[in-house]
Amino acid sequence: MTEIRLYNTKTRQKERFQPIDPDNVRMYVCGPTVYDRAHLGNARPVIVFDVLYRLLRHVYGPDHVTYVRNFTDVDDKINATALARKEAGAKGTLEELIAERTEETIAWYHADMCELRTLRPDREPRATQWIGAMIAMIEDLIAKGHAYAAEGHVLFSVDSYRDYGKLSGRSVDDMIAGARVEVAPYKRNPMDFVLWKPSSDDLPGWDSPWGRGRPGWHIECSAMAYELLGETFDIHGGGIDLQFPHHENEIAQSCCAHPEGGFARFWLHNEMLQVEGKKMSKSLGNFFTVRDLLDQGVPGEVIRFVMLSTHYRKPMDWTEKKREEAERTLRKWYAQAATAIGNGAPYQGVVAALSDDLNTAQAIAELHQLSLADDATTLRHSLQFLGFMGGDVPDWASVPAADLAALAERLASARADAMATKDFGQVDAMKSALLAAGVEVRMSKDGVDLVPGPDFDPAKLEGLL
Ligand SMILES: Nc1ncnc2c1ncn2[C@@H]1O[C@H](COP(=O)(O)OP(=O)(O)OP(=O)(O)O)[C@@H](O)[C@H]1O
Ligand SMILES: [Zn+2]
Repeated sequence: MTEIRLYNTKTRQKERFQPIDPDNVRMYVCGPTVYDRAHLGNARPVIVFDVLYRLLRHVYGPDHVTYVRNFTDVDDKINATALARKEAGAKGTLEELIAERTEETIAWYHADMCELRTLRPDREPRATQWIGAMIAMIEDLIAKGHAYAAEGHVLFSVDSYRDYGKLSGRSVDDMIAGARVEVAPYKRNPMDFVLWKPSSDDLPGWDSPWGRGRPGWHIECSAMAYELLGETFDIHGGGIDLQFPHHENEIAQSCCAHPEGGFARFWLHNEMLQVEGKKMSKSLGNFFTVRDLLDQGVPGEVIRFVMLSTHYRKPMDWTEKKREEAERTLRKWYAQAATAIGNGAPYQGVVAALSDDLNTAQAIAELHQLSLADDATTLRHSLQFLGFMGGDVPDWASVPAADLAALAERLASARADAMATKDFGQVDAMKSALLAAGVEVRMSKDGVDLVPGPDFDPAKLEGLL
């Protein structure tokens, strides 16, 4: 069996991955807060963990992996967006407007992520559907002395958990010094964080032992991961921006509620997609959405390819140059892979590259080698393994067959003329232009055949048409 090695943020080293139960490998990834279109940065973890999901399915079997990614649909940002709509005159109660907003955003999210050729996780729990589980977990934490109720709030007591800060390698004192913690009179320690907070009448709320209120963000993931994956599971993922405080808090809650479990064994974090050295983020306003790019005509597969060309633990930028390069490479590979015949398997070198802490850049280097070796069948299966080229060659990358046929006819007639005039200048010029575009020219008595080769670049044909 393929040995997978993954960098575990918890131990700060690459470790051999051995699932708790190879019949059910379990992974949880923090999903989006659904109040707006996903920006390109949000797409990075989706693509990264999609590659890991595909690798796990390849190694352990598609029916032996459970991938859970949540939707955070309880959040003050969602409430604020709905409130703004209401103030702008939208019809309906605030609750209806909130539901409308989240439904719409989830549908956009699915459509956009599908364009990036990412698989839907096995379960996509919505926080609003698991409130009961969150309340039960909070009650349990209070009973075990890890949380306390105060003024309608419930807070997690960080002093009650010795390992608090271990994931991010910080002490509680460092955190207080470095973080913008919300100081509140009812907190025993300024780092104590909210498990439950009261809701005013105009905000969404649920009845609880502490009055009408709503859960804090961190408890959502702990409760849903427990309900769907159990007290211990294999992998927990998300962006590195979530390592502290979100993941630190998830660990504290889950390990205190279920000390025998130990929560996630491997913690994987993707680095940030940046814009001029800064994290792409909604709050900084330096973002563009996946949909913006798709609307500009950038194929989802090209976005996927650009993302995979940088290792997930390195920061990266989106550039026009990377887009062009990705598009050119994929066109070439698709033309080549389209000629594949029969069944095959992904190239072992590609599987090995991914098994080495998802070395997608190396996997792409391996694909270049397959392309050079003109191994169309292995190239096709390796591309599919990486999530490219689901079925036929997509329109944007397909060879314009009609164009090639027209060129073949023109070349044939130019050749007929040249036979009479003995001036082969135009024929030679056309042939060299075709060769430069990566098209193989086969001339015989019966006619002219133009065959796109591995370096075929349709853009270079434009001058000829
Ligand atoms: N620039 C980025 N690069 C890579 N991953 C990111 C980036 N920004 C957010 N993420 C990841 O996207 C996922 C969804 O996060 P979430 O919906 O909370 O984003 P957000 O907080 O609304 O975005 P923002 O940080 O722009 O406000 C998380 O796993 C998060 O780590
Ligand atoms: Zn989470």
